[in-house]
Amino acid sequence: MALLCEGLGLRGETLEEASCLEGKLMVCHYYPVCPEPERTMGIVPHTDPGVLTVLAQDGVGGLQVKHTNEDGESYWVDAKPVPGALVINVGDLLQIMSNDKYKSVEHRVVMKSHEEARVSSAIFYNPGKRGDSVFYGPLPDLISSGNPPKYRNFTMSEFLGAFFKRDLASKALIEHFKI
Ligand SMILES: O=C(O)CCC(=O)C(=O)O
Ligand SMILES: [Fe+2]
Repeated sequence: MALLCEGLGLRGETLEEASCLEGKLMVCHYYPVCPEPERTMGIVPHTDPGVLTVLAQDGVGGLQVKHTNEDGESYWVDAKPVPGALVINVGDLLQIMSNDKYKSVEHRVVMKSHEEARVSSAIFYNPGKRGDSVFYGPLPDLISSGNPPKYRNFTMSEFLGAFFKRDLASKALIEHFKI
């Protein structure tokens, strides 16, 4: 988190002070063996809604990240399992708070094996302060006349309400708060 703040030119504590390490949610996924893996999808393309995701995957593989090159062409890249390594995903909230300096990463899970089930576990980091008077949006220290806010401010209950209403596969969540 401190490195991410420094990358924005901010004090290392900024995201922690915004309670971004306080709202943790752990989710475990089990992808059963599939006789025809090429005909199905483990998880459809999506971006994670929160600030940051820390993901541990087993050795089966299947996680893919969308990469867009300089010509605007997009393709899926395997996030190959590396023993002992964790995958860190930037989520929609961090994209909003960084005013688009960091981009939430689109990813999906395809089925790679018809012999082995796959297991992964993710910890989603979200702001812990959820009161109706606590607003989130682009971090004020980043905003200037040369870098106006690209998103409006919102409470976490508004953000989570929008998340649970939308289709997982779309980028509609971030668009919903765009100015
Ligand atoms: O199982 C995985 O590797 C990815 C899971 C995922 O994208 C998620 O939980 O949001
Ligand atoms: Fe995800």
